[in-house]
Amino acid sequence: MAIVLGPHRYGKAETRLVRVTRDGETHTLTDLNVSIALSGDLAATHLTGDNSGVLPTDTMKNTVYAFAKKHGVGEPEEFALLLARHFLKTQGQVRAARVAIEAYGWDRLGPHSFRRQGGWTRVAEVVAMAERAQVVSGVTGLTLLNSTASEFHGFVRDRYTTLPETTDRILATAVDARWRHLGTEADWAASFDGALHALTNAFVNTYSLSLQQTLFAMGSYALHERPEIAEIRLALPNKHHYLVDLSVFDLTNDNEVFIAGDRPYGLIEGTVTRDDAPPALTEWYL
Ligand SMILES: O=c1[nH]c(=O)c2[nH]c(=O)[nH]c2[nH]1
Repeated sequence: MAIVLGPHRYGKAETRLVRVTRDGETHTLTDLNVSIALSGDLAATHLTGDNSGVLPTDTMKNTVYAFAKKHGVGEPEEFALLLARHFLKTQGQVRAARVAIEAYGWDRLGPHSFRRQGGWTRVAEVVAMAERAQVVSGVTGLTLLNSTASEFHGFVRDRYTTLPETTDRILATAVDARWRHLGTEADWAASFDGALHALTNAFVNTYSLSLQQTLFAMGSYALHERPEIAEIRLALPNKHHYLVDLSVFDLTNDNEVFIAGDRPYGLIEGTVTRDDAPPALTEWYL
């Protein structure tokens, strides 16, 4: 029996970068959280402490800030591609460079004043390898609610089932989605906006018999609307809303007063793919 080192990677996680672009009096703001992970011929440092192939994670952080100054940031997918390709090209021992970015939105209040957007966060993840790169975009924390047009019935019942069937309920979720692009060239801003609108519109316009059905409708519509996307993964927590029993107060409750449940919650997860989509370059995760 031998004990061996399994898969490993390393890098600087969560480098927080705020880039102000000063276009005269009017400024623009980009607010990112950048995580870098390199893998390749890096076993020696684990096995013997030989650091000759180890680019310090501190250098990775510095590169993020230097590149933000030198090249600007642009769209998160662009910046992730720039960084990932840089580490791949300049570090011979690196075979895959992964750069994941969370982008926080700010609304303009004036030429140099902004208000942080409360809701969702845009995400981008690039893996660059010798032959090609893979771009995944996504959104997390996009909270949506339909106050009707949702039913749930016809499900399995066993001796522990107490859930009543319903033909009118609140359907709410906080969308966590990632989608894999077919290529590495796109109008990233338009692509993201289009995908976000498709997901949102599908949620709004689907008369839902289950959150599972809504998930497939959202994924399908995003693929239908965005030909540049190969595959989309969705994780949809079912943010349950429980009808309050007001009969003890001699009051009716015709789907008007709810307890917003916190936990536990149902979690519906699924992938929607084009059947002719080329395989992923490397595994990617929601
Ligand atoms: O849309 C739903 N899907 C389920 O699988 C489920 N399970 C449950 O208790 N409520 C719901 N709602």
